[in-house]
Amino acid sequence: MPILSLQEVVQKSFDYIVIGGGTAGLALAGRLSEEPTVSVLVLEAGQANLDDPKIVMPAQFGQTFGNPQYDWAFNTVKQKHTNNKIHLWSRGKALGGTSTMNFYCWSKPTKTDIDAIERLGNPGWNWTEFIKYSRKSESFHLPAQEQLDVYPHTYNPNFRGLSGPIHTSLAPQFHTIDKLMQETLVNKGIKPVEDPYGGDISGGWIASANIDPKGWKRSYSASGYLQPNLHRPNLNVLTDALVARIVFEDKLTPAADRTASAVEFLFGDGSAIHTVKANREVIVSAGTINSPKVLELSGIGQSQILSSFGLETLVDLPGVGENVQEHVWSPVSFELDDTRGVLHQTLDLLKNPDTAAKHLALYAEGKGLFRSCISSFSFLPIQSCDLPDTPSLIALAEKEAEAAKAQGSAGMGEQVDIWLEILKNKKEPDFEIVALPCVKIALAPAEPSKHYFTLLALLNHPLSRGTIHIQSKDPRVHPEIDPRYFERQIDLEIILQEIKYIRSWKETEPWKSGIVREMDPGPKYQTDDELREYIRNSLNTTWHTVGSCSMLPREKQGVVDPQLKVYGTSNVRVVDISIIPLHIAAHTQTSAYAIGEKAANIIKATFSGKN
Ligand SMILES: Cc1cc2nc3c(=O)[nH]c(=O)nc-3n(C[C@H](O)[C@H](O)[C@H](O)COP(=O)(O)OP(=O)(O)OC[C@H]3O[C@@H](n4cnc5c(N)ncnc54)[C@H](O)[C@@H]3O)c2cc1C
Repeated sequence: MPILSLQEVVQKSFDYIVIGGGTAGLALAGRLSEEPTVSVLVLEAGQANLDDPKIVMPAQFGQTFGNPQYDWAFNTVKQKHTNNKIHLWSRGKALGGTSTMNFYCWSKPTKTDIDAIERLGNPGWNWTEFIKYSRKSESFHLPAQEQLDVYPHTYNPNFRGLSGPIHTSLAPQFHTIDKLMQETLVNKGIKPVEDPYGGDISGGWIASANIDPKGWKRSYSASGYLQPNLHRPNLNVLTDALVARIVFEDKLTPAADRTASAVEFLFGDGSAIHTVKANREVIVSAGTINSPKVLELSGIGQSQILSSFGLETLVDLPGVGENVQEHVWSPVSFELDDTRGVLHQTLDLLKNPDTAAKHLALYAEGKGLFRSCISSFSFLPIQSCDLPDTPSLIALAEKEAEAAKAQGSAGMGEQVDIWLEILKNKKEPDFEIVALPCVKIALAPAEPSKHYFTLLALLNHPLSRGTIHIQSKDPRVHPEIDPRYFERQIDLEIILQEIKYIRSWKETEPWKSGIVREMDPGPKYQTDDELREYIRNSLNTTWHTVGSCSMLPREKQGVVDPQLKVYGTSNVRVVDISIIPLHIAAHTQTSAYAIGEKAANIIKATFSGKN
């Protein structure tokens, strides 16, 4: 069935109600509805926005930020360690969720990071399983000869999915800056990775993008899992439906668990509460920020927090909204030398309206800058970078690990042990360098005729832990987000070393002759203390937040078990990246798809024979 009206949903019943038609939610709904005898309803707070050029046309990074038609536009509370800055946390509000606005980077975690999830007490959540489901979500398209002529892209078809709903390809533009960065890395002794989708990502590599080369459009959860399946009579979607809470039966199960019977939601701008009934399960896929909010408004969470808003605690689950972890980065930007015969085609060119119009026309012919993406990456173990400060950094890490264990929750000890193990390991990445093909985010002013690019100095495994909790009973009010950036100094120190490492490239070719000047941090920032201040002032979110509904044993502050079932309930699961208990060295969309795919199999297996 296509997208439904309110009347077709209210007081009706569906076997599965999925709260949130986002990245993982639509992957799950698409797979569950493969079984024709079950009915699936997706309740999505945003609009459909299907085929909207702002969403599907690449190279428009950040175009939908702050626009309520597309973006939740959350704000953090003031961050003490970033000079009291409030950080905007954009998240997609539409069918497709955050896959409507992400930056197309197709990146998979390390085997070690995924196996760590199993080590934390989650049998079946390991690399073998991850890669099985991740490949199921992906259709990789081989690069064209014209692309291979510019850059020798290598790949291993064994690591790629070839028939899944999400199309991935190699973006055709920007190979000049990719080449500059990757060749410099090789000359610095960093190994090129043949294909970064097999669990070993340490080194330099060119990423694929979730762009369908047929039409050069965004491939995302709505285009992959929903639109091709809208003919199914059992796949139902209601947009503009903001879920307020899950309703539970009064009677407990013999195991003393709560059973969800319905979901309450608001529709459009209205304030009336509507109800839809669940026959089998309610699945919360509202993303890392809103999934804990939905649970808390439903009476599941820390009883102290719930009672402070007059909410009855149905399941006392202290882990809800805790263990929040986020990747962060600081920009290091450069002016490129255009005088040596290399014509750099960066996104700065699109600031000129005439050039933008020309490239828009080219896009219609399948050419030009609007097929561009972010392609050049390096994930590096800090110990592989020959930095003189590494021994003192490890000493600080050991000290901070002890403090984090002492002050953290019951489950923090094991997380910290794995974190320290990875930091000390000479092969596992601790930080990431991403080449952004423009100067958009840098602080220094850009000149119109020049070409720039920015390296993001990004932290992969933060030690700081934040929180996300309701701040009102009203479902329309955003939760309070406190990532507690740099509460652990080691997080800032790792970024500091990363910036110093990038600066060390200046005597290495082709960097040496390809760069005119460093714009940010720039010559003003030289000493470690000056650079620390620069990092505090320039810090950005990577929008990869995880952990707010961590999959961990209940006594370790877990929210869901390895079947993704919320503790203390018989039929509520969480299926999105909020379940990741320890952050991974990867951008998070591939994990959201893999979680949605695996959850579908778990749920299908639970009910097999009962359809
Ligand atoms: C700007 C940006 C750039 C990014 N770039 C990349 C990238 O290049 N590569 C990469 O791998 N990752 C990237 N990410 C991260 C990645 O896209 C996300 O981690 C992933 O899409 C999250 O998937 P999810 O299913 O957990 O949540 P979402 O996709 O956010 O899904 C949650 C859904 O629930 C809906 N919802 C929320 N609350 C309610 C409610 N109460 N009632 C009904 N519906 C509700 C939301 O509207 C949304 O549709 C980026 C993220 C952002 C924000």
